[in-house]
Amino acid sequence: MTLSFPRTAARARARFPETVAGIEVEGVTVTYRNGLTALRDAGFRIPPGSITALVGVNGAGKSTLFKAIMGLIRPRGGRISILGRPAAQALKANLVAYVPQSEEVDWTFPVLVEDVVMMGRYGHMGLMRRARPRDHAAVAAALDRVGMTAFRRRQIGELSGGQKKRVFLARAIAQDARVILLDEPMTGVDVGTEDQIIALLEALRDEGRVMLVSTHNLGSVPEFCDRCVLVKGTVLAAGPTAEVFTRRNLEAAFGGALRHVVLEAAGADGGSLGVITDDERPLLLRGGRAATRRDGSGDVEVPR
Ligand SMILES: Nc1ncnc2c1ncn2[C@@H]1O[C@H](COP(=O)(O)OP(=O)(O)OP(=O)(O)O)[C@@H](O)[C@H]1O
Repeated sequence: MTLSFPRTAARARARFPETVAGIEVEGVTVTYRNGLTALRDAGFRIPPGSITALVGVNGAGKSTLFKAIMGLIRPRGGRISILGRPAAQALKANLVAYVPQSEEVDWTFPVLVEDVVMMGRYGHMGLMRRARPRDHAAVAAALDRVGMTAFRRRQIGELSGGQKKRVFLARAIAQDARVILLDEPMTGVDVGTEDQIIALLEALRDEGRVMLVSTHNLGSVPEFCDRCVLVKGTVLAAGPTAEVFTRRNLEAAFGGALRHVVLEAAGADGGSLGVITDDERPLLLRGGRAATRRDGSGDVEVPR
C-alpha cells in the first residue's frame, strides 16, 4: 500500500531535525491495581514537528499510554522521555498538554470558556495564580486561533461537542505546550470542524510541536498524520504512516473488530475498491492504495 504524506510534513521535518525525540517511550509496562497489565513493553519514538496517530481497538491501551505520559499512572517498568527530558521534568516545565475525551469532562461545572483557556496559563503563573496582561493576551490569542473568541463569555457546558474540543485545544495553545496529546479529537464533530481541527494541528506541527492523536477515524489518518503507532496491549508497529498503516498491520491491530470489504469493479475506473473500518470514518483503498480527500488521487472521495 502506498500512501501520500501530508503536504507540509517534509517542511516541518527539515526545520526540526530529529536530534531530540519529541516523545520517546521505551519498554513501558503498566499494570493497574486490579492486576490487569494494560501495556507490556511498549516502545516508540516520534520526532518534533510531527503529528502521530495512536490507533487501536477499544481497550487496546491508548488512554493508558496517555496517562503514563501525563504522569497520572506510574509504569511498572520502562522509561518515557519528552523533548529529551524525563517525562516528570517536562510536565513540570509545562511542556505537555492533554486534550481530553468529552466523556472525561464534567460539563455541568459552571465555568466560562475563557476560564477554561486560562487554566492553560496556571503553570506560568505564581502561587497566587493571578493572571497578568501576558496571560490574558495568550488566552485571547488562543481563542482567536481556534475561532472561539465570540464564545469566550459562554459557559463551557452550553457549547456543542466540536466547540468544546476547540476550547480545550485553545487551552493547550495558551499553555504554549510543545507536546499535545489529543484523545479522540475528531469523535462526534462535523466535517467542517474536523477540517478546522486538522488545519490547526498542521499549523502547530509546522511550529515544531509534537501531536499524538488517538483516533478511530482510520480514513483521516493518512490525510493528516505523518506517523502512526498501532497499539494492542503493546506497540505492534510504529513509524511513518506509509510504512505502518498497511492492511496487514491494521488487521493485526484490530483482529475481528475490523470490517474489510472489497468491492470489485466498483471504482470509477472499474478497479477494485477496498474499505477498511472499525467504527468511524473508513479508510478507502483504491487499487490497494489509500485514498485521501487531498492527495490528488482523483475521483475517489473518502466517505464520511
Ligand atoms: N483504572 C483502571 N483500572 C483497571 N483497568 C483499567 C483501568 N483503566 C483501564 N483499564 C483497562 O486497561 C485496558 C486498556 O484500557 P484503555 O482505556 O487504555 O484503552 P483504550 O485503547 O484507550 O480504549 P478506548 O478506545 O475504548 O478509549 C482495558 O482492558 C481497560 O479495561
